[in-house]
Amino acid sequence: MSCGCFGASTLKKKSPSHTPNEIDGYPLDNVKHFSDKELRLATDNYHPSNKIGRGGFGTVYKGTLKDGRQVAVKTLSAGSRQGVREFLTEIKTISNVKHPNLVELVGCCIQGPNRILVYEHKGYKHKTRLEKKIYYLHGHC
Ligand SMILES: Nc1ncnc2c1ncn2[C@@H]1O[C@H](COP(=O)(O)OP(=O)(O)OP(=O)(O)O)[C@@H](O)[C@H]1O
Repeated sequence: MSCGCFGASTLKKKSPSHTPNEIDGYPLDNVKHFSDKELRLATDNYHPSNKIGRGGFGTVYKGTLKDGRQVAVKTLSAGSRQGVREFLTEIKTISNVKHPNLVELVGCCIQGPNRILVYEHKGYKHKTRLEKKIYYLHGHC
C-alpha cells in the first residue's frame, strides 16, 4: 500500500489501477477488464466456500457479478510459468470463439500481479482436458 512518503508524480507514474491494453503485442481491447476489487466482491474475497476446482492454471472460484451473472474466476497461481503462457493462450483462443460446447470468456483481470480469467459459470464442464485438446487440434469444428 502506498503511503505519504511518495511524491505525487511517483504515484501518477505507477498507478496500481493501470490495465495494459496488450500482452506480448496481443491487443486486449476486445476483452472486458475487471478490477481486483470487482472480483474480490464477486467471490466474497476468494472465500474457500466458493472454491470450485483447480486446474493447471490455478484455483477456480465461483462468483457473482454486480449484474447477477454467475461466473467462474480462474486465478493464476503465483509463479506458475505454465500459467502465464496459458493465460495469454486462453485469451487469444477463447475470446474469439463462440461455441455451445465451450464456456464463454467474460473477461480478465490484469492488475498488479493478478492474472485472472473470468468465464461464464457452468453447472458442469462439457469438456475434459483431453476433449479440449482434441477440440483445438481439430480447429474448432
Ligand atoms: N466455467 C466453469 N464453470 C464451472 N466450473 C468450472 C469452470 N471452469 C472451471 N471450472 C471448475 O474448475 C476445475 C478446473 O478447471 P480448469 O479449466 O482450470 O482446469 P482443467 O479443466 O483441469 O484443465 P486445464 O488445467 O487444462 O486448464 C474444473 O474441473 C471445474 O470443476
